[in-house]
Amino acid sequence: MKVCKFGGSSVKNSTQIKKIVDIVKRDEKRQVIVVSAPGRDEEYDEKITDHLLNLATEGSHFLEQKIEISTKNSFDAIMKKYEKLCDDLSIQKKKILDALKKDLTSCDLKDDKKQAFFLSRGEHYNAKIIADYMKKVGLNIKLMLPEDFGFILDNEYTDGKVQPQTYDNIKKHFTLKDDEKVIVPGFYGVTPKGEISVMSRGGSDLTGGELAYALDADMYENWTDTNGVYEVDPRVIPDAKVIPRLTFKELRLLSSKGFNVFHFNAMLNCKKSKIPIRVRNTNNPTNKGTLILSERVPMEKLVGVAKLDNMASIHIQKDMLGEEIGFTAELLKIFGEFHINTYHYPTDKDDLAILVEQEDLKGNINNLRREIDKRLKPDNIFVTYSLSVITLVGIGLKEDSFTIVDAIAALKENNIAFEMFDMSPSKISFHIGVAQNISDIALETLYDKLLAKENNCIC
Ligand SMILES: Nc1ncnc2c1ncn2[C@@H]1O[C@H](COP(=O)(O)OP(=O)(O)O)[C@@H](O)[C@H]1O
Ligand SMILES: N[C@@H](CC(=O)OP(=O)(O)O)C(=O)O
Repeated sequence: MKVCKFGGSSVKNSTQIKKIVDIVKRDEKRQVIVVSAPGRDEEYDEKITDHLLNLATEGSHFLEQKIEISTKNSFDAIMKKYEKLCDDLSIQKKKILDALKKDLTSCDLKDDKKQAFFLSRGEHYNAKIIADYMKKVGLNIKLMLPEDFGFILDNEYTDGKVQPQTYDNIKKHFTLKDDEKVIVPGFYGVTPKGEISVMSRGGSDLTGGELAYALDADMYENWTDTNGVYEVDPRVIPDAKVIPRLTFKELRLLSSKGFNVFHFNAMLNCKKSKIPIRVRNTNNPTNKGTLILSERVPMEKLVGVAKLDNMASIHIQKDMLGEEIGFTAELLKIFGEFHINTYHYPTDKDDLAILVEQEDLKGNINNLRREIDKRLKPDNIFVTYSLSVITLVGIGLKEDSFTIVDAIAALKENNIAFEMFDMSPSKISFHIGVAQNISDIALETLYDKLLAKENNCIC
C-alpha cells in the first residue's frame, strides 16, 4: 500500500485535481490520499492557507510581506476559489459553500484557537470537494477526517505535535480492502479535548509521513510541482539537476536548511521504519522523481546545497567565558525562555555566537539583550542581521573532507567574504555564513565549483 500526499500545487485548481485522480487510478496500491489546501494558482495569487491566516489575524498577515489584502478580499478569494472548484468539477456546491461561510463568519474562538480553526478549513473543504469528485468518477473512496479518526495533536494549536495515541487510532480506523481508498485532509488534527489544532506550515507532508508510518506503508509518495528534489533550489539555479537518490539524513539536513520542497520532520518516522519516500511531479507523472531511503552508495561527495536567508547572529564577548562552567547552558536557556530556536554556535575562548532566524528576534531583541546582560554579564553583545547560511550536504563528504578546501578556494577566487564556518559533527555537511546581499552569488559559485563539475565524483 502506498500513501500519497498531494501538495497545494497539485490541488490548486480543477485541472490539477483531474491529474491527481489519474495518478491515483494508475496504481491500485495508491490507497491513502492526503491533500493540502489549494496553493498559489496564478502569478499574483496567494495560497488559500495565507488568505485564511489573513482572515484570522484581522488582515495583518500579508502586511509582513508588505502586501495589503483586506479581510474582505481574502474572504472573497476563498469563497470564489471553492465555488470555482465545485463548478469546474461539476459537484454539488451549496452544502459545502454554506458550511465554509458559516465556519468563517460565525466562529467565536479567539487567538491561537481561532487561527488554527481558520487554517484547517483550507484542507478540510478541499478534501471534501476532492472526495466528492473522486466518488463521481467511480473511485471507491471514503473521506476520513482527522477529528473523526483521532489525529491527536498537543495543545500548541498553531504548531501542534503528533501525540502517540494517533498511531493506534489510525491503525484502528484504516482497515482497507484491496479496492478501497481513503482521502484525508492534511495539516490539521485535534487536541485531546477535541479542539482543532494545526501543525507547522507545510504540515500536510507530516500527515502523510505519520499515516505511512502508522500503516506500515510500502512507500510514501509526495507529489509536488517539480521533478523531485533538485541539487539546489531551482528558482535560484534553473539548470540544477534532480537528485535521483538521497538518504533520509541528507534530505533532513537539506530541508531544514532551505529546501522547502519537503517538511524536514516528515521523514522522521519513515526513517525509523525504513519506509522509502519518493518525491514526484504531478505534472510529469512518468518521471521517477527522487527516492529517499536509509542507505545508498555515494558516488559523489556532495548531493545538494541549500540556503537559509534572514538569519541573525548574536555575538557575545566576555573575557574567560570559555572557562565559566555552565555559561553556554545558561545562554541557551535564555533563548529557550524567549522561544527562540538556535541554529549554530561557533565558539572560542572569549567569544560565542548564536545563529537564529531574525524573525524570532522581532519585538524580543531588547528584552533578550537585557536578560543576557543581567544573567551573564558579558563585555559586549553584537547583533548582525541579514545573514544567509549556505549548507553543503553529502554522505560522500566523509570520504573526502578536503571538499571544504575547494569550497573556500571557490569563494576566494570570486572575492566572496564569509562571516561564519561550521562543520557538522556527522561530517556529512558544512555551513558557510555570508551576508545576504551576496548570498545568491555565493550559492551559484559553490554550486558551480562543487556540484556542477566533474570533481564531485568519489573516484
Ligand atoms: N532543492 C529543491 N528541489 C525542488 N524544489 C525546491 C527545492 N528548493 C526549493 N524548492 C521549491 O519547493 C517547491 C515545492 O514545494 P511546495 O511549494 O511546498 O509544494 P507543494 O505545493 O507540492 O506542497 C518547488 O516548486 C520549488 O520552487
Ligand atoms: N496548506 C498548508 C499545509 C501544507 O502542507 O501545504 P503545502 O502542501 O501547499 O505545502 C500550508 O500552506 O502550510
